[in-house]
Amino acid sequence: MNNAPKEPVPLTILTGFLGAGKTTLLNRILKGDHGLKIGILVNDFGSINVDAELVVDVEDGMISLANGCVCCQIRDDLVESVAALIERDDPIEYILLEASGVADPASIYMTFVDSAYRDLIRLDSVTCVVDADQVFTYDDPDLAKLKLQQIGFADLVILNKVDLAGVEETAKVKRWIDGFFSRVRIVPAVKCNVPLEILLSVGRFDVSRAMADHAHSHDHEHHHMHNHGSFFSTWSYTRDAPLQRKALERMIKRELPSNIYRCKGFVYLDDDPKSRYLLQVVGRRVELTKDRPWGGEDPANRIVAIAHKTTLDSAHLGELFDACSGSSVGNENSDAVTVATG
Ligand SMILES: Nc1nc2c(ncn2[C@@H]2O[C@H](COP(=O)(O)OP(=O)(O)OP(=O)(O)O)[C@@H](O)[C@H]2O)c(=O)[nH]1
Repeated sequence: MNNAPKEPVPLTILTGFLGAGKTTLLNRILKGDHGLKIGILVNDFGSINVDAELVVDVEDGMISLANGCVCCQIRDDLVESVAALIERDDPIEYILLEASGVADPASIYMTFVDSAYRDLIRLDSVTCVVDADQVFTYDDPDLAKLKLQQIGFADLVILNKVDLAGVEETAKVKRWIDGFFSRVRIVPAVKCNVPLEILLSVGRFDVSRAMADHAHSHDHEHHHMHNHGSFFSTWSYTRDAPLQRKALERMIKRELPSNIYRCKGFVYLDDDPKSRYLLQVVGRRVELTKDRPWGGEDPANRIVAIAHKTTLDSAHLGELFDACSGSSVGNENSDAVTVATG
């Protein structure tokens, strides 16, 4: 800790359920006119860190944490990564942490309180992105509880995707949040388009309020997800045979199991082999968009999916994607990981 700065480095945690728009928000902040040297930590629950590759214009100062959640499974990695950022020769002035979509921000906060770095980091704010379109898609009390924990610990809620949700659904989600946490500020948005001034260096985080509201989210739900790491499973697929666009689109629309909370990754399509495509599935919404040329990278499909551990059928998922390549090869390149912690 030789070069530790005297003043604690402010940290903003971006939280919110899978696919809510955290990477979208992170990119918006990074593109903004903040004038700060920002260090970035990006955490993907799956084994392929898709988000890290989607973060814009970062030459250095970004650390990618994949294959586990920073709030529980890879807490030590989180502490080491923060240490690496604040001990750089060219110290950063601000840290943005994009937590995984299954993270409980209270546990992230506790990691810093417990660690040797608690005097070197100042939690500036916790911003929670809520998907106004999909918050009620899964009628599962455990998921509702996790979403409430994320919202309850936040000091700002971005009620995102109001373009998809529409006025009535957005109002319904707002009433739902208000019903639990009347003090949290809620800002409706499309693509997380909110003023930068309410996001960085706001000094809004109030630990006693956050802890009280976080505890309140426990009071209102009877089902408790004591350990979310044993609740979710991830599946990953890496394959260098191109997929047929039409077959992929049809499969995603009609056959991808509806219990997949999130599926995303890079796709290699037969009809445009020079371009990398980005697949984004959030609940029932699907996007397949041209990302960029493969350039020097070897074209390949790299896809992850997250579902409840009891419903994720890895063999079936492998078969579904393999079938889109027009070959009947098995799924030896796909694997499922059920993450169980402590
Ligand atoms: N229509 C619409 N799409 C949005 C909006 N915000 C984000 N998206 C899309 O939603 C998908 C998920 O957005 P991300 O920013 O990757 O979400 P995330 O929270 O980082 O996802 P995970 O890290 O996997 O939990 C992407 O396809 C985005 O383009 C919005 O306001 N409106």
